[in-house]
Amino acid sequence: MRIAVPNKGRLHDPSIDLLERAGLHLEGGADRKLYADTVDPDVTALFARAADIPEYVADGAAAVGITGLDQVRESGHDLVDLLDLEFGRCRLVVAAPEDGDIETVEDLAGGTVATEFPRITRDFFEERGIDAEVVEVTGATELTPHVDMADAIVDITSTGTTLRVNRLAEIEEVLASSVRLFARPDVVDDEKVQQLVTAFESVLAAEDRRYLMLNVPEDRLDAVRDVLPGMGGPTVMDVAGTDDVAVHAVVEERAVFGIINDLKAMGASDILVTEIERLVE
Ligand SMILES: Nc1ncnc2c1ncn2[C@@H]1O[C@H](COP(=O)(O)OP(=O)(O)OP(=O)(O)O)[C@@H](O)[C@H]1O
Ligand SMILES: O=P(O)(O)OC[C@H]1O[C@H](OP(=O)(O)OP(=O)(O)O)[C@H](O)[C@@H]1O
Ligand SMILES: [Mg+2]
Repeated sequence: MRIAVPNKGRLHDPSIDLLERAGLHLEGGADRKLYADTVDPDVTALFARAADIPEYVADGAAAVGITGLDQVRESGHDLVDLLDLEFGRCRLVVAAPEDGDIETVEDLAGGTVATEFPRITRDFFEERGIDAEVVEVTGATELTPHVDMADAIVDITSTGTTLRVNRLAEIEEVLASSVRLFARPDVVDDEKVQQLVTAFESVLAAEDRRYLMLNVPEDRLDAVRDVLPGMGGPTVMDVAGTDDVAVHAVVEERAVFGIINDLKAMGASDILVTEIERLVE
């Protein structure tokens, strides 16, 4: 099975990192290559531009691909969104000059909109029944309203800095995007594809959990159980030669601070918190 992976840009490093953490180590690294074998003899990585990945998958050059939802929507290809990989979060928005006349998308009837995403933009205005002309550009979209090329733009925003710096105000959201694992519909049930989904899911599930270990007098165990719901409850083991038990549990990362305070108050000792690499539920 071939998996298409962004070859450069902001999506490259987090994609490689995810493959590595999922245990699909790339043989010989990912630098400046078109292909790389992985530790799994049945899985090869193919490197392509984020914008081209939907095409590679739809054409059969790869079975699955890692890229932004915006890129798949813009391609028009009918791919299955298998898993949100939780990076590359951004929004496609309509934006217009802060001090101009355009305050709603309806104000763009008869106007011009510049974008790197012409398909998504056309679909958006068509659905809203607004007749706006769409001008395709390949970069520096934010400049176009200031040089009379367009009345508004449809572009990516994340922190909002680029819009602000260019004195543009968001008018409406067109699409919320993040990076996903996409597949061609005919390969969705393939065993390898499902194994890949499980491997990625296990990395994502581990990210916001921690493994907690502690010792506590056995007579406090019920109280400890109350603060450690865990996955199917904590694992409890005798500590030889003492009245203590050792308790191990998987907990939400954001709950760790509070749980440690509770456990200390219950007389727990030797509390250890460690990261989890992967968690297959
Ligand atoms: N500011 C951002 N924050 C989060 N995600 C973003 C941002 N800009 C773009 N993305 C996501 O990353 C994808 C690829 O964008 P990026 O600009 O990194 O790729 P590129 O066009 O291949 O690289 P380059 O711009 O260097 O040519 C976009 O389609 C979108 O899904
Ligand atoms: O809301 P912000 O956090 O400012 O992010 C939005 C900007 O990020 C992207 O540009 P990128 O950094 O990829 O540069 P590029 O225009 O060269 O692709 C996008 O095209 C926006 O211009
Ligand atoms: Mg870019």
